[in-house]
Amino acid sequence: MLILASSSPRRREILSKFIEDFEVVPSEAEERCSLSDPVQYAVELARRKAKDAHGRFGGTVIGADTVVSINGHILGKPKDEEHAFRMLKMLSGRVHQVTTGYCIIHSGEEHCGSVVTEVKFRELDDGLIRAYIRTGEPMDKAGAYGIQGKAGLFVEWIKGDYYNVVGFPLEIVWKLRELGFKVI
Ligand SMILES: Cc1cn([C@H]2C[C@H](O)[C@@H](COP(=O)(O)OP(=O)(O)OP(=O)(O)O)O2)c(=O)[nH]c1=O
Repeated sequence: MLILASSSPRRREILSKFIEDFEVVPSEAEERCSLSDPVQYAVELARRKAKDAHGRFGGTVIGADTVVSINGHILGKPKDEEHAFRMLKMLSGRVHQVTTGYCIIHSGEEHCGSVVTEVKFRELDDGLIRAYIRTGEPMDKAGAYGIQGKAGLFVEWIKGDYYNVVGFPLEIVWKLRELGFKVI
């Protein structure tokens, strides 16, 4: 049995485009981590999520974690609206990285990796940032935005896998295929 260890509806939706049969379980792993490198941080959290679910249910388990970073500085999920405002101000007019770490535990082995997508935001004025925050969209998302929603408007360009920004790089699907799962 294939298990997605995630409470993110976006991850479930992306995986379901490619794989028919899987279960979803919310991960109970600790989400705080002292690593400061975005790749190491995202992979470590993905590994914890996968291990936690694997310990409880067995099977083949996928864990993933997405972080937004700018100049090597990690922006997690906003704690409140002011925090979201500061993050979006920081991203305005600049290029940032979205990194998703993933870990697949299969037949007792860990297959971990990470994917980075670069995103350039247009200049955002304070009124637009405030209006966006009022939609509630930023609050459960790394970097305080969702590219799949209204923040799609903020993007000048993107380099790399779009699905990675939403939280589920398609490299995971290719890895699953290598491990023998039927995709498409
Ligand atoms: C940048 C960005 C992030 N996100 C989301 C993806 C992730 O769900 C979230 C980052 O938080 P994560 O901790 O990676 O994931 P999660 O807590 O939502 O789910 P779980 O740990 O149970 O798997 O931000 C978007 O949906 N769109 C975006 O454009």
